[in-house]
Amino acid sequence: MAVTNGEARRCIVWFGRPTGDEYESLTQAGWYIRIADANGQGGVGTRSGSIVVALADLRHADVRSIASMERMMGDYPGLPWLALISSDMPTQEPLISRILQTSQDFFTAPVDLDRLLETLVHMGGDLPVDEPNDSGITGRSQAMRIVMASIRKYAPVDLPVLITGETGTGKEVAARALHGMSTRADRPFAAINCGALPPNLVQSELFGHERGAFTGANARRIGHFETAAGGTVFLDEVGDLPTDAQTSLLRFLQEGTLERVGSSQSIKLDVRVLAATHVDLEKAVEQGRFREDLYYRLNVLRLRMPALREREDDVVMLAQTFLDAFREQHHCQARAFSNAARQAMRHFAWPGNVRELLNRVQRAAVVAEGDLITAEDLDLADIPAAQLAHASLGSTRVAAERDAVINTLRECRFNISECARRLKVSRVTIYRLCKKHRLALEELR
Ligand SMILES: Nc1ncnc2c1ncn2[C@@H]1O[C@H](COP(=O)(O)OP(=O)(O)OP(=O)(O)O)[C@@H](O)[C@H]1O
Repeated sequence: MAVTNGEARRCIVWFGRPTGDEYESLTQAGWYIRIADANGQGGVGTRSGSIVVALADLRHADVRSIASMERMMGDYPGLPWLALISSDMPTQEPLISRILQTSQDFFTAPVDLDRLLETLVHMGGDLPVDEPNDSGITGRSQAMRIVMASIRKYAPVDLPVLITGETGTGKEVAARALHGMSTRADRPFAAINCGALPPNLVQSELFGHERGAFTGANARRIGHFETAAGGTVFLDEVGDLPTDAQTSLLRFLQEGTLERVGSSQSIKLDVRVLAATHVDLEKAVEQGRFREDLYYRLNVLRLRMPALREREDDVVMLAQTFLDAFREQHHCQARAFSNAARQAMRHFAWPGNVRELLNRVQRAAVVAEGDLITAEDLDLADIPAAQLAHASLGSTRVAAERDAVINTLRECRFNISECARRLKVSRVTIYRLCKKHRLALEELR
């Protein structure tokens, strides 16, 4: 894709020509319109970091330029496309029908400008663009913007972060981003799944052992903490740590020292600890399975990874990212997703979250026979009602608002005035939001 400098960041690349009304409404709403010629040499040509929507305006186009637009859609499968047609166009005609199928939506002249603006907003264009995202985290939904804002704040601080969220939501991805955006980025990152370690070996795996410490310990072994010296240790499923390892971890967090199994010598170490759980750690504390003092040490900063059904706006972008990555490694005809596939992905509840999406896309890429992956290829053609995500845009906004209040309250240690200042609302609004979302301050602490 050609990259040019100096353009606005929300851009419609218009293959054709907008009417005066269309041009005025869209530019007033903050869109930069770049008129493009489907038969020209320029390609799509956008500034990197822009939000770009391509618009195939078929109203006055001849067959040659419609065919060029179709080719362009194939060349830029990751780009969201809209189509404009006139009311007398033969939409069953194969060329036009293919364009409509590949487009996320289409409009018949005279264009309903409110609906067009709303559609553009839904495609991600209403939101300000952040600085380029090199965190490895794909997503620009409101829910993920909140996550990214927290990651940017937490990364440079050397405190533990407790990352919560359902399975497959990207907790490890977030931990890697925290490490990658910290001053420790060029030091090691060690990810350990505490649930996968045999209980009798956890201490030795994490903190190492001396020769002869136990039967079979034939040589000294350095544990994950020491291997990650100067860097970050990510303890996934931290709730599965046996009691003795919990005690050693607490000591490390309090004193910055550890002892290898079979040694009484304290080793001082600089390692940042990130931890994740998909179970309710508070409940584990209540039930006496997890040390309360350790819970408070780990839970200094908290990051909640939203379920994929709460970030409906990210699903198609993630799917395209996974498909592009798959295409780099394997021969695969499919370049993008049919309209029905996009709809099905947006409406599915994704119980396995991003991991399930990744698996379905890879499988679909293997079985798909055409240029476009269909809902059938994704095995999402007939989704039972029970597996549909009920999160409408409205409920997603409500969830994002709730998250913003909870996170900010925690960040400013439940100081209502500070929270109000950071969210740029009054104190009364914070109390009203707590009431609206049934947030009992006492329980959040
Ligand atoms: N926002 C994202 N952008 C790109 N890839 C993602 C994103 N979130 C998750 N993934 C991918 O989804 C898969 C699952 O992510 P990850 O392992 O981080 O989830 P998790 O929450 O730690 O899962 P578990 O609870 O099972 O440990 C990985 O392949 C990861 O690369």
